[in-house]
Amino acid sequence: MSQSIEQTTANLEINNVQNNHNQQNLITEFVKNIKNYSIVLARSLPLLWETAPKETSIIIILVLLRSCIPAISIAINKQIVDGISLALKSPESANFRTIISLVVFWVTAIFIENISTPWYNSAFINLADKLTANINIKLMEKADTFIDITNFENSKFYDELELLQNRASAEPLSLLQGILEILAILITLVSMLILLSTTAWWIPALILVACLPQTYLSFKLESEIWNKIFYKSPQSRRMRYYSNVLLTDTFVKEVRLFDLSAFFRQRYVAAFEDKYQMISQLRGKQAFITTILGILSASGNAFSFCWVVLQALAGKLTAGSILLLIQSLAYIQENINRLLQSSLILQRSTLFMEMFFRFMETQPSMTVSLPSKNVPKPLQSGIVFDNLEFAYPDGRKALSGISFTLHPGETVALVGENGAGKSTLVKLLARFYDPTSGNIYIDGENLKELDLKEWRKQIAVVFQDFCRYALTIGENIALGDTSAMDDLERLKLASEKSEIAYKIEKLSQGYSTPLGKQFDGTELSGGEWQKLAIARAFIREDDAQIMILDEPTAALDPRSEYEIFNSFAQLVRGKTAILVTHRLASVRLADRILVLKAGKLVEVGTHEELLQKNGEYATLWNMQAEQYQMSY
Ligand SMILES: Nc1ncnc2c1ncn2[C@@H]1O[C@H](COP(=O)(O)OP(=O)(O)OP(=O)(O)O)[C@@H](O)[C@H]1O
Repeated sequence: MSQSIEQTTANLEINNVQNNHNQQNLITEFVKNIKNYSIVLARSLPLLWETAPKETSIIIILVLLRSCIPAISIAINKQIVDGISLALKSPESANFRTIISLVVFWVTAIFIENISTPWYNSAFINLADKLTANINIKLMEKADTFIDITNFENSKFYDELELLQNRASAEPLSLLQGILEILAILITLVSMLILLSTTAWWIPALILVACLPQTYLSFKLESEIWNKIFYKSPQSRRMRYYSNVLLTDTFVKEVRLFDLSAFFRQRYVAAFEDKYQMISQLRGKQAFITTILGILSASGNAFSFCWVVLQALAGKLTAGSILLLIQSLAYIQENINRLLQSSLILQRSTLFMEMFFRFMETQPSMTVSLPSKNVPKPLQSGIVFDNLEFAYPDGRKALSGISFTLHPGETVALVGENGAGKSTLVKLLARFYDPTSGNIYIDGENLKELDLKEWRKQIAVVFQDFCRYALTIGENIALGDTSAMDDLERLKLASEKSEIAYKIEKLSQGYSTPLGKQFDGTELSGGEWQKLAIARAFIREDDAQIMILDEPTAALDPRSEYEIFNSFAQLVRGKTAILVTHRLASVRLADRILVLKAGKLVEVGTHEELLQKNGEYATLWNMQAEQYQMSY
């Protein structure tokens, strides 16, 4: 028995320690959260100022002015009512001049409030629009500092970026709304406090303190809902993906052909239901806690109201003071409710801004060693791939033990089966990634130490997954070298080399023809788009020392392919070139052929040498020869 008492005492002590610990945790968390939000807000305000100083000044002045109006008009009301009471009791001692001046003041206050409203709204909307644009510009500028593409392949990073971009038009507006509302409410509450300081200063203080737990806990729960469920849950990401499949043109053909709409809608609904279950639990918890704490907050108000009535019954208050107290109580209660609403709005947008500032501080995974070295031009000894190993950020190994030298002026063809690592090698040469081990040397200089922007100017690449810009034909070509944007001669030359000039000349708007469905432009065939992408690479031939075509002819007909390769052969004369292709008939124009297999370099030689060797290349060649009944 004594043992169980000891045990109970010990348990009680443990419980006490735990309770103290929990309370400490709650307080630490509260302080931490408040600190966090204050930091985010302190960083957001200069952003407003930087975005639009004129609108910000107008808004701040008007908020300050308008928020004092309730307290001023209540004070005037009190004076008017007391003045009128006195005039009714003893007309001889009435001061009608003061009453008239007060009425004029009151009317002026109402006029100020009404006249300022349209100006306030217009400044608010202008500021919100400018803020949205500024945040988007900052996101684009920041994204440009990620010189590699690793971050864009990291789902967490990409997801946050997408969310920032999607919410950039809504959240800054809420941030502004939240900040201004809370500023206005606090000014109103403080002015009420000042107003009541002679009669009952403790009323606003009591009501404010009574509502703080409710505000804080709603705030905290909303943060949980927002953070865990709206933004970051896998269900939300899946929902976005499923709706994208059905609502964007990327998937439109297969969705119709395979009748996939119901399938993706079901997936969407399942993800939503999963998410909704979690949200409704949290919302229920939020409603319960808010109700309990709402009772506390309302009790503060009820107590104050009873006090006013008792004081009035005891004859301790003038008619004006009763009016002042009752009006103040109504205002305070209304503002406290608004405070709760606004703090929720502000809390969401603060989380958005927190995410935005975190994104702005993200360090690129690849850096350029400074001071960077000049890119050797023209190439003397060539490009050395020294024992390259590469695994993608997800751990998938794509290349191993790759060593070879690309001599200046040499054209090499990279061949190999799907997934052999050909495009990966091109990506490493463009320094979209750094090798996991091993190095690439350009005339003896490590690629990592070269000026990366300059290096990329030296390379003209047509990627397998080239881009189709919703711009004009001329702009689509000139993106390869923006200095050629208005140079029709250069545009024509590049399009002749890529076998697209004949098509452009047939169009009534020629090089000014807008392309792409987004802005009602003309649509081209897959092969024509590909030729434009090739023209884009060809237009930078004057500057680029290295030409790379990564599977450039997949969508081309045999005649175009033959002509483009002829053009390529002429174009790359004297330049260093890499040609990645599955069409082995084309690789014969290369000086050397490199055969990749499962990430390894398995054969190197000329077409004839490799056929004689009768290895991997010969197998691939014979398979294609059989298929196309080629004779050689
Ligand atoms: N972004 C990526 N993240 C992870 N793995 C990747 C990525 N890109 C390619 N891989 C993997 O790396 C390997 C090599 O791919 P790569 O695109 O270099 O092959 P390839 O020889 O160009 O193929 P293809 O002839 O089909 O274009 C493949 O196994 C592929 O799955």
